[in-house]
Amino acid sequence: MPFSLWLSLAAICAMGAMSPGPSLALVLRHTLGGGRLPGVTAGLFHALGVGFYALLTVLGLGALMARFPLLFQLVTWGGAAYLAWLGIKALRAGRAGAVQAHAVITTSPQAAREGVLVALSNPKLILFFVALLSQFISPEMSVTAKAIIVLTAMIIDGAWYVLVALLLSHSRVLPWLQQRAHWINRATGVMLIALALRVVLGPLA
Ligand SMILES: NC(=[NH2+])NCCC[C@H](N)C(=O)O
Repeated sequence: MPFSLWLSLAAICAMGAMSPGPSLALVLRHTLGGGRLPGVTAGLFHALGVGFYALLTVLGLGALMARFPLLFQLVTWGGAAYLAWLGIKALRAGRAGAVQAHAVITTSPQAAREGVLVALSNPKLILFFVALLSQFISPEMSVTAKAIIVLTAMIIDGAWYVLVALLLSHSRVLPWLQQRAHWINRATGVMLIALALRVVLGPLA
């Protein structure tokens, strides 16, 4: 793969990773609820889910989805249901109020599990791979080039969310955020439910 092509791939992956959405909400929630380790764990396991989709994409997910639109629908609806459920959980945690917001403790195994699940169910991610990443792939591409694509997507996503978790868990930032945890929970709850509704109600243009 020519370096210039890789650069545009990396830029697109970085933009996808940095755009706010359910994945950012996930890392934020686990950092707030558990601190640095669960936050970083969520970011790393989320990257595994990203890698899984990237792998499917280089193996021809785009063509598969185009051939079986119903499958695509089912995957995105399943994902939407999961995001809506996470949104409801966030809203209910928010109602507990400022003081008890700290009590919403998450552990690293929980963060790991949700990291993978959010990556797999995030409709933004599915769309990203089917619509954007698949354009970098041609059937006659070498295995090395395909591996580079998968690793690039995975490493950029992982690095971004680990950075986010590290910054958010900084001793100056974390207490400030935790005091506002009820607002953050409410905002992420509304955002997750809105995204889920949007997936169910219409095409994600
Ligand atoms: N390369 C990607 N598109 N990564 C997925 C990240 C999704 C998006 N940043 C979110 O928080 O929902």
